[in-house]
Amino acid sequence: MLFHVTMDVHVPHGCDPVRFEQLKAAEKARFQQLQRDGTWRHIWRVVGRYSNVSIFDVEDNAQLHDLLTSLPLYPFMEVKVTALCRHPSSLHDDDR
Ligand SMILES: O=C(O)CC1=CCC(=O)O1
Repeated sequence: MLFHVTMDVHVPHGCDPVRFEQLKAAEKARFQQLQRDGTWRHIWRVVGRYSNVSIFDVEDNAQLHDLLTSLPLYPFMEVKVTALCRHPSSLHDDDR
């Protein structure tokens, strides 16, 4: 199942910058592992914002929920999820 996910990252005032850099490094490592697995299919930066738009390919809603809530930066994220299905006119056979 494919999902479009928007993640807006909100860094709280007074957050320890060293701790936050550690969380960012942990987030990057987790992201790159999920990208290698094919679970986190795509990511784009939203221009001008500390925000990304991503496409996830997971078994079900519960897997996406567990994945998102286990991300190191999750406590600082506002997450919006949109379920996707294949468009009947699509020429691509990997968009399901
Ligand atoms: O930088 C972000 O938008 C948050 C994030 C998601 C994956 C990653 O490496 O950083």
